[in-house]
Amino acid sequence: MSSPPKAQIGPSILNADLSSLASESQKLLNCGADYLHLDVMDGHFVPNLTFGHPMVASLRKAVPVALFDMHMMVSEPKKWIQPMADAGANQYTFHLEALAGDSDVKDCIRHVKEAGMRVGLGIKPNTAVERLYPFVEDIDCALVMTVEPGFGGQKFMSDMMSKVEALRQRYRQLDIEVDGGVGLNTIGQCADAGANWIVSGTGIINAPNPQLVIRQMRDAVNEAIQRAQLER
Ligand SMILES: O=C(CO)[C@H](O)[C@H](O)COP(=O)(O)O
Ligand SMILES: [Fe+2]
Repeated sequence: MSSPPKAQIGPSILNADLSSLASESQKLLNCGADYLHLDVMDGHFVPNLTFGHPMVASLRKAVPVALFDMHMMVSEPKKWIQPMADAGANQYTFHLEALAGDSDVKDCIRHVKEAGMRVGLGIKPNTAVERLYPFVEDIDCALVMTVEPGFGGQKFMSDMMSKVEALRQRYRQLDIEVDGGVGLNTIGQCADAGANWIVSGTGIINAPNPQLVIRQMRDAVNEAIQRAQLER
């Protein structure tokens, strides 16, 4: 019998003190984070600008082991695949909306795999979940945005949970990631809908006890996974 998806909690460092990124990242890992979610924004795909592969390469030197989940909010996702792989990225999640047609998406997926990374494919709030279906067999993780991408600290969009439910009903083994406004007050909705890769920025970074928040998020996801297993 295939094993159920695993609960993975990945803080987004977007709102961390980027002048001390390595120590902030290590602190989050010491608090029990399963991976680091690194938000790459190019100022075109989203109206904000963050960092690129040189920063990732420096961070990888300081943080040699952790899984780096690259959230590529960029207009040309193909362009950055090899630089990010060379920099030490492990998962490369690009947006469906950044590419014109299905063949471009499949081509991008293939290049990410050839570069040795896990493939994530993301959809923005206004994109229907059905647009992911033609690609799900080829990807490792589907990202359902629960805010309009571009900034941390926004309000969670509960109406995106129907997309997570639809994916989980169709794909029992798929890693489903949620990202945007996720905190202790919204993790229950995400877990019940079937998400198992949880990105949280301000919900963890601003918490007085990030270790407790990470543990409580993971517990919520594991309890939901167990309930779903019992209901089958
Ligand atoms: O992709 C993102 C924004 O586009 C960030 O990952 C997301 O916003 C995380 O921060 P928060 O949990 O504070 O919303
Ligand atoms: Fe993100």
